[in-house]
Amino acid sequence: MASPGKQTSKNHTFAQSLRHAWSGVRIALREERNLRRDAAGAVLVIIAAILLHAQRTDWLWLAAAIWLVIFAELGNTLIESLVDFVTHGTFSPQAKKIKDLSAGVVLLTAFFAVVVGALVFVPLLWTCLFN
Ligand SMILES: Nc1ncnc2c1ncn2[C@@H]1O[C@H](COP(=O)(O)OP(=O)(O)OP(=O)(O)O)[C@@H](O)[C@H]1O
Repeated sequence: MASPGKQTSKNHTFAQSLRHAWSGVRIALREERNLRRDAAGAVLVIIAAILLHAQRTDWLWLAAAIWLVIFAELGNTLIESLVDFVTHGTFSPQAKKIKDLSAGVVLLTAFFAVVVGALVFVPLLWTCLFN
């Protein structure tokens, strides 16, 4: 049987699965500067939405945009780690293609978040400044 820190068998309880999943999120936050930047951006967006009295629909769009960006960034981290695990840091055109495709997904998701942010915050700021 493997020692507790070197488990390779399936998780036996929900608590065990949760512990390992949460450990994955903590690793990503510790090692990925981009993810920390996205999380900080999400906090700022939430504070701005509270201050500008965002409505229910605004919150839904903002939540979707924030969640998509964080999801894409986590997926990108996963793919980068897999590629590094397979290539051991050796240059490979296929590895470059996979990593660049993955980064492209993050870029498009970030673009969506910027559009959502503009559509939500411009009217809110307008109301706040001119009403
Ligand atoms: N093994 C490899 N073979 C070929 N190109 C690679 C390899 N590893 C990384 N690259 C190239 O270097 C770029 C940056 O690598 P990597 O994604 O690991 O760094 P990063 O700074 O974590 O990226 P990101 O800013 O997207 O999180 C990749 O997008 C890819 O173009």
